Amino acid sequence: MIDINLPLTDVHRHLDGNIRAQTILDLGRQYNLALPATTLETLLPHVQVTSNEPDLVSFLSKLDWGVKVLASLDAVRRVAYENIEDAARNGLHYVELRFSPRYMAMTHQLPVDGVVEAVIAGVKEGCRVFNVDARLIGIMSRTFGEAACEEELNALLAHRDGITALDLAGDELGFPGHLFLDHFSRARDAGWRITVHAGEAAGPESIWQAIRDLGAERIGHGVKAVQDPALMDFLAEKRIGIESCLTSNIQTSTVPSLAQHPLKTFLEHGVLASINTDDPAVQGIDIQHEYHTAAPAAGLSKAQIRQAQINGLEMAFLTAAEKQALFARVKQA
Ligand SMILES: O=c1[nH]cnc2c1ncn2[C@@H]1O[C@H](CO)[C@@H](O)[C@H]1O
Ligand SMILES: [Zn+2]
Repeated sequence: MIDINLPLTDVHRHLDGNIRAQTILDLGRQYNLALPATTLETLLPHVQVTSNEPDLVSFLSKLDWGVKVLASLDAVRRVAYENIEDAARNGLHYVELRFSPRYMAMTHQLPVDGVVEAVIAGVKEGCRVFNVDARLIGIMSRTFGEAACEEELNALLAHRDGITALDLAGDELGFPGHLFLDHFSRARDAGWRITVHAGEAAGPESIWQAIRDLGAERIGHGVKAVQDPALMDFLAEKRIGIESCLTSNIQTSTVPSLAQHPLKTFLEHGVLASINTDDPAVQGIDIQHEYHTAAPAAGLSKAQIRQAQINGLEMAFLTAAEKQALFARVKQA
């Protein structure tokens, strides 16, 4: 189902939602931290979704153990490096990894800008060793409010050249996009690209808001767009990228079943939608599963799956020349 002559991308993947369970155990031992279990088997239910969660916020609590073991900047660098190793193992040629530095820094009061620096260093080293192309997207975790997001943004801006884009993630219903106008204005001034989690927990108005007021060129999830025909037309016409994450949307109870997932409708409507993972370690899946199992279960034809793969490259936050180079590298291999 994956076209091996085309680059395989994942443009919606949380680095801090993709910390290996084994690494959580290792770091827990290394730093003498109390974990809820001492073996991989017994730890898994605490750090991985085992059955669908009732809503987004319950799902998000599953990410907490991953960041609670980040007791040093070395630990941060390790999980960043392992993210690239995992991307390579999963056959990805290009990944956009997003992370919330304040969320990662929180438990052990690490310096937030130090976390940004450590993530950049770990990813850079991983890319060199594993021959993967990556870009980093800074996340503001909206769940902690506007002031916390400002602190997070400042830390990201301190390393602006190592960051490609800004995102807003977390509790969409509790912290709507209009609270973050100033934050995104500063991000656009810094020359960053913009993507926003919208239309996942909230409705289509949240997607309109992200595009019109925050400057989003891409939308994370955007599942609720199907409720608004004018928005569907607008997305298709303006080539706004929709970063679909099939299994994630089931596990957060955003969509009741894969058969009812709107990705197929997006593609039929000419919307620039792609297949991505979200939080692979927490979800217990990876990109191969999303292409080979989830996408067919969502009713996508082979041609639609191939289109989604092409769309992933088109919506990537790369220049036209960088996309060409990626394409050429895969063709030669
Ligand atoms: O599916 C999702 N929807 C919204 N926010 C998410 C999702 N997955 C992770 N995060 C949020 O992203 C930050 C860590 O990168 C955290 O704020 C986490 O809650
Ligand atoms: Zn996400």
